[in-house]
Amino acid sequence: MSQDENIVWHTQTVSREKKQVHKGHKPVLLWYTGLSGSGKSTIANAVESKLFELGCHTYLLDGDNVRMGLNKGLTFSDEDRIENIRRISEVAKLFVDAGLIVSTAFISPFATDRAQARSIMAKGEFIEVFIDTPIEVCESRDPKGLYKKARAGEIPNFTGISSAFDVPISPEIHVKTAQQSIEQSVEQIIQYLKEKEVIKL
Ligand SMILES: Nc1ncnc2c1ncn2[C@@H]1O[C@H](COP(=O)(O)OS(=O)(=O)O)[C@@H](OP(=O)(O)O)[C@H]1O
Ligand SMILES: Nc1ncnc2c1ncn2[C@@H]1O[C@H](COP(=O)(O)OP(=O)(O)O)[C@@H](O)[C@H]1O
Repeated sequence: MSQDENIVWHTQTVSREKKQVHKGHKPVLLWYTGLSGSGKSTIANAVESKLFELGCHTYLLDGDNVRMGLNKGLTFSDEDRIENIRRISEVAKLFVDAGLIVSTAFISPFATDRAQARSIMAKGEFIEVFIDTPIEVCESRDPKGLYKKARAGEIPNFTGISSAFDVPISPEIHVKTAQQSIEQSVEQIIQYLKEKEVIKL
């Protein structure tokens, strides 16, 4: 007999509906995806600040920070990236269950893993935000100097250079940072949340 047979799901007394009324907004997951240097972290932080100002209850799971804790030790091999995203999506789901507007800012390069993250969320709760920035622009920004190192062959499996990035086919929100300012991108995302009645007007 496998151990799983002895594990039983508990229904919680404080329901999602009760939490939603308490928080004053719907819980959702804003799943940012894009190349390194595309602007995921910058935009996710700015959107979270705006939501916080509006009185929303939020939580941001951000790339490097999670790899220093929960996912310490995972590499950038395909296998470890898959595990990285699997754990992040499960943690994000818990925070959404708690009633928060959760943001995750990870490259999350593989479409199958993003689809898997979507599949564990309730309908409408997973909002894919594609931070679409051409690699030449990311490389010219190079905020951490990683592209320079990757081009010099000092970082193996670097996304966009020696590791794949599957372009999202139909993201809920498509942000083109080479054509719009950070403020315009924030406005675009906040506007979407208002239209979908995640937050009130
Ligand atoms: N090989 C390689 N490829 C891509 N990125 C690398 C690599 N090595 C280190 N870094 C730094 O790690 C950050 C990406 O981590 P993620 O957890 O978001 O990656 S992934 O979703 O598992 O693909 C990424 O952060 P962002 O620039 O914020 O995207 C980089 O700072
Ligand atoms: N229009 C823009 N939108 C987002 N970021 C921009 C824009 N123009 C310049 N940047 C800069 O690009 C960099 C993006 O870095 P970051 O947010 O860390 O990206 P990522 O988290 O995707 O690696 C930041 O230094 C940011 O200030």
